[in-house]
Amino acid sequence: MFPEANKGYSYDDCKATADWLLAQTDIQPRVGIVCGSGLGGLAEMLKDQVAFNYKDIPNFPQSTVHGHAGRLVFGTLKGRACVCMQGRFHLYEGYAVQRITLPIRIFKLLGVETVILTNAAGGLNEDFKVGDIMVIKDHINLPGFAGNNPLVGPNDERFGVRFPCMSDAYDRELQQLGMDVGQELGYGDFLKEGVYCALGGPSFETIAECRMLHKLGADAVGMSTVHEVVVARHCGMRVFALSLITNQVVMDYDSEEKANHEEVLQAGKQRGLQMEHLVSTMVTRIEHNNSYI
Ligand SMILES: O=P(O)(O)O[C@H]1O[C@H](CO)[C@@H](O)[C@H]1O
Ligand code: HPA
Repeated sequence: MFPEANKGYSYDDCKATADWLLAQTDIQPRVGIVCGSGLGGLAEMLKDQVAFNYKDIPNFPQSTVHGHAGRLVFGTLKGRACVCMQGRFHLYEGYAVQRITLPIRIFKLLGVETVILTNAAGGLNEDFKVGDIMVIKDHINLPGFAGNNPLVGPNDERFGVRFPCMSDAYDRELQQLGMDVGQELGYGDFLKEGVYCALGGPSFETIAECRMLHKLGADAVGMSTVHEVVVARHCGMRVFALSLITNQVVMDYDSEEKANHEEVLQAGKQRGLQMEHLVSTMVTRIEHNNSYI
């Protein structure tokens, strides 16, 4: 079905990679973090780091996108054991969707219970500004509509059921915690909630596409995250996700604005520290509240 380099991975393949990693670190992470474009600074906050380049990890794809370092970092964040993907994989890099989500299954086999994802996204909601942080409350998986869902193929019940529910994809308690922590940190002016829509990329959206996505109920648009969320939920991990609004999408034919990746990375530099602070504080709160972990 897929060329060999793009095949989906079996339970045993995932287990072999997880065991390979566990043999080289004493850190047993309960929280797994995926860093979006230009948002990899979070990995640098981890203490007692044990880091692996993706190219050295059996079965791992390679990062090919600027702003995605390509390292898996184990460590502790305010005393809590974490594993952090400093860079993710995207459909447009040419990998099969089953392959770009492999690290999420490896998170599961490492013992991760909660997955925190960040991404850079274009703002569709007129009330959003560049620099806003959006707590994701739901998603629209457009590649999934076209059959490009990471769970396509034989289902291994050791990961999860054939037909997983997605109406509770984003954990409501964690969303509330995220909003509360954001308010406490003084981020109220730029903290939003909304629906994230993923497209395949790598071309940015046309004006007509942006207008359509907005009408469909999406608040932000990007090219990632939803595949990872589907796989995380399939295998029973809880999910919390944040979008950094790095640009306003173009919805007007008179506009001279043009979306570009440099602008996306630049916005990450400007708001990166606050994103890192929000995520690290969340991690601490998850630890302190047994109802969350
Ligand atoms: O979703 P992340 O990985 O943050 O990256 C976002 O930024 C890139 C476009 O600038 C796209 O890959 C889009 O998905
Ligand atoms: N569209 C799609 N992906 C993105 C955008 C965008 O406007 N900004 C950052 N990632």
